Amino acid sequence: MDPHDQQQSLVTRRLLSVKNIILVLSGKGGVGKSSVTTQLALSLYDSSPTTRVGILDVDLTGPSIPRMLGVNDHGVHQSTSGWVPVYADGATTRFASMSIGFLLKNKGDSVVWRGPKKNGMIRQFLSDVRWGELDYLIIDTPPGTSDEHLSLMEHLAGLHSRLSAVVVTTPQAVALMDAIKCVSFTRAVNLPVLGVIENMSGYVCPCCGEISNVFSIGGGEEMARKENLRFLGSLPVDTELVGLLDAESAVSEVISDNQESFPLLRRYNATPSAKIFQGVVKNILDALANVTEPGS
Ligand SMILES: Nc1ncnc2c1ncn2[C@@H]1O[C@H](COP(=O)(O)OP(=O)(O)OP(=O)(O)O)[C@@H](O)[C@H]1O
Repeated sequence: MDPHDQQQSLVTRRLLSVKNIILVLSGKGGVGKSSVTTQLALSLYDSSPTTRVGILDVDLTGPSIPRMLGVNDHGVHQSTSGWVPVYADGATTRFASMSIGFLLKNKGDSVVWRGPKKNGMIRQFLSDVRWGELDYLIIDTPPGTSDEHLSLMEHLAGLHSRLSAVVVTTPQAVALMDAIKCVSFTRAVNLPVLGVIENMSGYVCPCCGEISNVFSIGGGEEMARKENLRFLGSLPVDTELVGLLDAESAVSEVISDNQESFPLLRRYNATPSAKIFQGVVKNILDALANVTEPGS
């Protein structure tokens, strides 16, 4: 076997116990990929007491998953059977995560790597992490379509039947244009798209909970219709969500709360976004049950 096939078969063997692999894509940066990844993982985890999820953060130059999960200060350790992921739900170990952020000694360090080094890191994330049995592995990707996306498609080629993607966009025209490019990438690499999520669509008033339309809305839905893709739902701008996923103080509060195994989940479920996201998850599960090849 040549080294390339050997590497691919290592990944396939490692991930055979993962039922679904979902890539989260966006054309533009900052549209909410990492927060959608986090919300998707939390909602799926919460969908049953036995569901096991993993998040793989392949946004190598801007990893935000450790911070969003409140495990920014954690590191990864090596066992004889591979890297042990960081379990954001503590002892329950049904919520695994892996990110380059866990490997950096100084969390503020920047990662400036060329394609081959990034490719090697992604291959290691896929073949050397002890993911174990997972119902869903959600992969947070960098914006656009870059080396990281090509590496993923190459290494995951042996698991094509378990692979799908969701596309996140904001309603603004520039983001939509880039989201269309991203859809065209999925067609080029034959990656089935479960649908489109429109993020930051309207604003939830922190006082009364009413949703108002500050910017334009509906662009993501329109784009999904034009591209013949399922529209998975709209997520409004939610200040409570930002408070939970972004704020340093909220994160340390989460870490110090030892009363529950997974306080982040309880806090997330108290945000307006959690209820709205349930509809998105329902649509994603429906789409997963009917995965079709792109463009069909
Ligand atoms: N629905 C939302 N309501 C409020 N804030 C949001 C929402 N979605 C995302 N954000 C905030 O917007 C910022 C960017 O989100 P996020 O990091 O998820 O985007 P991204 O697309 O992953 O960015 P990057 O391109 O840098 O990887 C974060 O501060 C996040 O908390």
